[in-house]
Amino acid sequence: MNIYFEQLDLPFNEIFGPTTQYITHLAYDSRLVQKDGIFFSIKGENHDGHEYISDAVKKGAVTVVGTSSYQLKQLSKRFPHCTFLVVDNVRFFMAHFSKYFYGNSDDKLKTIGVTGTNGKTTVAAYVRSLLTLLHLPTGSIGTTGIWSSKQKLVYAKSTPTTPESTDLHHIFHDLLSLHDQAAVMEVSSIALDQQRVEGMTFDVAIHTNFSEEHLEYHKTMEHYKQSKMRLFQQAKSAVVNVEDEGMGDDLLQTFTGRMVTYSISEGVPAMLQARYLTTTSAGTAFDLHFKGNRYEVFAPVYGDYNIANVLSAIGTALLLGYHIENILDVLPNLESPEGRFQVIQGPNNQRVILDYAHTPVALTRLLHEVKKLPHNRLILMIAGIGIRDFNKMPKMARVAEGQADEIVVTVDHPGFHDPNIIVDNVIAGFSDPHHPNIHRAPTRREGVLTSLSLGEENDIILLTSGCINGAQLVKGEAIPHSDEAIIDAYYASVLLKG
Ligand SMILES: CC(=O)N[C@H]1[C@@H](OP(=O)(O)OP(=O)(O)OC[C@H]2O[C@@H](n3ccc(=O)[nH]c3=O)[C@H](O)[C@@H]2O)O[C@H](CO)[C@@H](O)[C@@H]1O[C@H](C)C(=O)N[C@@H](C)C(=O)N[C@H](CCC(=O)O)C(=O)O
Ligand SMILES: Nc1ncnc2c1ncn2[C@@H]1O[C@H](COP(=O)(O)OP(=O)(O)OP(=O)(O)O)[C@@H](O)[C@H]1O
Repeated sequence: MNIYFEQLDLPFNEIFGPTTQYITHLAYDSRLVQKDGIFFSIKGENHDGHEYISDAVKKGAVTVVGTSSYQLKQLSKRFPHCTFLVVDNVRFFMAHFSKYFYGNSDDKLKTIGVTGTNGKTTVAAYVRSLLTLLHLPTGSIGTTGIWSSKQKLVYAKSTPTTPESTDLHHIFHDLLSLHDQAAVMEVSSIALDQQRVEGMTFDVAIHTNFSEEHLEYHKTMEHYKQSKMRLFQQAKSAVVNVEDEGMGDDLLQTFTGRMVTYSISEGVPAMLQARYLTTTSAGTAFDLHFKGNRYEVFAPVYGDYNIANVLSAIGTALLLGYHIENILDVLPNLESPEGRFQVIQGPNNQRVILDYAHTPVALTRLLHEVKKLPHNRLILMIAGIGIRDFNKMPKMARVAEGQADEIVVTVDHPGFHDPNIIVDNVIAGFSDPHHPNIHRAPTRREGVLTSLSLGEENDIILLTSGCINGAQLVKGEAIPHSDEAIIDAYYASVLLKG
């Protein structure tokens, strides 16, 4: 694409070298630059991208964006074929340039941003599913990857959750080419702080909740909160959880656009209010109060917090102009994200539940919800995650103790650690580590198989912790792993024998 820098509607302070360039791709990492690229030199935690400008140009960058006037001027003498742009803020410029380069694709889609400490992945999946069911094909972007309305797409991941702006606008462009009409994305506080979504205007911004997290990055809760609040300064309308003490009030007081509020507690009035939540073996039934009417609703999801997540998806559809009756008609077909209270039906009325819960708090909440489901015995698998905090391991056992009929202790992502030491660390948290109902499994594969083999008629087998991204990290290598594939193969062999 030919770029005429002086005609760009984007502010820069100085330009050295040619004022026109033919640019084929965007990069913020010199190692990923190819012929005819533009390189954005960002100052990071460990490096300053300015150090890599020469590398980037040698690899084919024809335009470089940076902040150091002196350095860029000197480099322009060395590389006269290359354009050097001096700007105040590279990330800001990068986001706006990416949007322009990919034809402002985000403006041609309905865009929905989800922020909150918990529930972003789940809400994004519900919104994608609900809007697609309402005939608005919707893609999604977040921790579980990039999805069009039809399938998972393959991209090299630049970040765990919210992609860098160069990648983000590329994805929007691809979603449009695939005929999607909307995109829902998880917007992390870090992404907001790093201006990855700068320049976007979201049709709807969703808030789930706000509690302590990511202090290693934000340092203070106030900085964390203010980062999240930025999403709403870039949104036309908002869906707000009024039950959330962390940030609900701040939004009610400051947001001036159209707003839908939601709550699942009787004492907290909201525009969308769920009452009398009842867990059944197929999902959750509840009464929905909206605009003075009461609707009897069923959603194929489990856990009270997931009904709050469903309400936020309903609120989004309402703000996009859909009628409540049409929304509720399709709700029984709502799809859940992989690995978040994902239920797999086995033979003999056994059910396997996969859930990402990997903190003591999440495990406690999950056990509380799972136990509401009708079942005979509960078989629980917990894991120590080798690449995370070792202090958390015994705490998982403390939370699990006495909560299940059988407990299998296994390992997720051992990294460079001995898996047996990880298992020992978890088991140390039990007051009775030698209890006959505690089983050891030094790999996640063995953990899943042991748990399945303990299952009998009407049992629930709850497999927790996160084997995310389809792999186990072992000694620096990503070894492919899929709980679902192991479960499918196991039950297939059981059926064959039976
Ligand atoms: C902690 C953090 O904010 N990291 C981000 C940061 O990296 P950094 O500060 O370490 O970068 P750096 O190594 O100092 O390098 C500075 C610049 O020089 C470049 N460089 C570096 C070396 C080289 O040879 N050539 C080169 O060009 C780097 O690409 C970078 O642009 O800048 C990079 C891009 O410039 C980001 O991709 C990177 O995100 C990493 C991948 C990351 O893991 N971020 C996490 C913390 C994150 O964003 N998480 C959130 C929330 C997750 C959740 O849901 O909980 C997310 O949205 O994913
Ligand atoms: N609305 C909610 N309120 C409180 N907890 C929730 C809510 N939704 C989900 N959770 C809990 O948080 C866990 C993670 O959910 P989810 O992956 O959707 O959140 P997330 O914000 O995307 O987190 P991550 O970025 O770590 O994936 C779930 O397993 C569940 O235990």
